[in-house]
Amino acid sequence: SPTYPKTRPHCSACNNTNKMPIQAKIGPSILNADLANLAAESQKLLDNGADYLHLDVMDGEFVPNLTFGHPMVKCLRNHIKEAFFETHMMVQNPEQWITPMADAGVNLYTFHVEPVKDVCNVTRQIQEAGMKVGLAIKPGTPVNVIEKYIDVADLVLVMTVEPGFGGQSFMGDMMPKVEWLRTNYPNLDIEVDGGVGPKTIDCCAKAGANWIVSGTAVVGAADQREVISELRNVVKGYLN
Ligand SMILES: O=C(CO)[C@H](O)[C@H](O)COP(=O)(O)O
Ligand SMILES: [Fe+2]
Repeated sequence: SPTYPKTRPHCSACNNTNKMPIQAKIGPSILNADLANLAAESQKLLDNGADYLHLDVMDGEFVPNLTFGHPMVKCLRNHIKEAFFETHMMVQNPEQWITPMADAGVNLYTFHVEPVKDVCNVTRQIQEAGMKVGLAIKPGTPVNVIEKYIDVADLVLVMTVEPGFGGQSFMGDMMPKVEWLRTNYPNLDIEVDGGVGPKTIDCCAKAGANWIVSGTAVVGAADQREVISELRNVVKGYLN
């Protein structure tokens, strides 16, 4: 298996050479959970070992589905004070929701670059609002589209299904994108999302993904703790 450097390279922005090594993080997607019972479902996932919550925001325009927006995220934050919240912004105009999502207590704002004209302008606004930046690409988007922005990103999300719906089949042919990113950016946080679970985790981890979104496979599991722990252990196995 490939070995990855344990420390991040010299960071010119903060002059800090002692950054944390990359870690395995498991973030359940609550898309297919009981959304009418979101706080309890989320708390259960956290109690079962989730490292963060992956909140799928859809606007019915960028994707043919609707979920929820910042009012819901803000209510969830009132119930869950400590957890790390990522919003996966499947929206046509990600710039529009930066301030309300920051106000709702979001930690990581991951947006799709496909509809955005000035990606750097959006990343700058996210950082100024106090959130970390995630850059997401759909299955049809080549990885080189985001290459020039990686230095300003905290994480890159490689979609392994067509965004819009939970419960779809994992697209293994996205793994070359993950491998390319890991080879060229040994310390980058690389996230995969869509159809990831115990059956597909090895492929993702081997390619170099270290942030793992898993919806159906975790939420629907008889033993959530066991599945989360299994996913994390597989990723850890490739990091060490
Ligand atoms: O962004 C998404 C869909 O657009 C979801 O995060 C993703 O589909 C997770 O659900 P599952 O693990 O069931 O595929
Ligand atoms: Fe997602």
